[in-house]
Amino acid sequence: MEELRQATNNFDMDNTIGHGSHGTVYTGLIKDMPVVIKREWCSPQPRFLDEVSYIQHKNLVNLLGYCCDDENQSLVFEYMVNGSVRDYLESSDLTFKKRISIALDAAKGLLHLHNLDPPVQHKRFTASKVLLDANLNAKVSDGAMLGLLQASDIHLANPRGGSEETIDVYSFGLFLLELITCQNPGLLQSDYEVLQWISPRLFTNTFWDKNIPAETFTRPSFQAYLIITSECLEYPPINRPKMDVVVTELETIYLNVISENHEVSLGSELFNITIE
Ligand SMILES: Nc1ncnc2c1ncn2[C@@H]1O[C@H](COP(=O)(O)OP(=O)(O)OP(=O)(O)O)[C@@H](O)[C@H]1O
Repeated sequence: MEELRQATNNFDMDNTIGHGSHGTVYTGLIKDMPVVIKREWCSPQPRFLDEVSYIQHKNLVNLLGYCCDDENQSLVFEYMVNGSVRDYLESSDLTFKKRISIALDAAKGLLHLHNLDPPVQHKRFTASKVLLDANLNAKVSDGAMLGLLQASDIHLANPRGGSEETIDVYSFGLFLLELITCQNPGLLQSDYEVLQWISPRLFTNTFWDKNIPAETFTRPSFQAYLIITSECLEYPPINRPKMDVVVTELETIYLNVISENHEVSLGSELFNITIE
């Protein structure tokens, strides 16, 4: 704990980079390495590290250490210098290709969690849980953490398969929407509101983020992107694809975007997609 106090100048407000519902997020240097320290006000879970330290993947934000005192537990993560996709989208003109690459990275991170034995569901996947490194590679944060911090049993927190997996896929569909609209559909209260939000935009010029350079779009790729998005948002949930299918689809779209080099005029086509 002393090392963390030194790294954050005794958890000084100047070292704060964010606030989540579970606590405050600080930056600091440990042995000259920039790190992020999440100080959470939950009951300490001594076996926490044992359970999550084995979850490592290049598309998950790595947990580097853990420490708990009487009131707080501090989680040390690698520092993702470009912050969350939600914040980054506000101030960027990312190409369509780059947005797909970010989606693909995030999908691979979620797929890794779902493929664990027993499977782990993220449960609170949003654009603020996808973080970007210096090269805009994306990693999913809080992979297995939230369930473990909230529940006392990993197996109860993360049951095999079942509906929770489809909730992650639904959340991923909302994330895909946010990536190309720069708007946060997660703020909408119900699935009905999400549908009401999407439908008129799909058939007008107001759907996509105007910061996406137009020449980076091609109609087939954009249409394929909307199709996989709509599949993730399907009802009933059983109809939603598994994350391995989502990864495969996004890989195909990504390769097609690389190979297509003709321009399309945005807004000149109506996309025949229905989301039910
Ligand atoms: N490893 C990290 N590297 C860089 N920035 C980070 C890192 N982890 C978190 N952040 C920043 O801190 C903010 C808060 O993160 P946190 O995960 O605590 O909350 P949240 O996802 O915004 O909300 P909540 O957890 O309540 O749903 C993030 O939006 C991000 O900007």
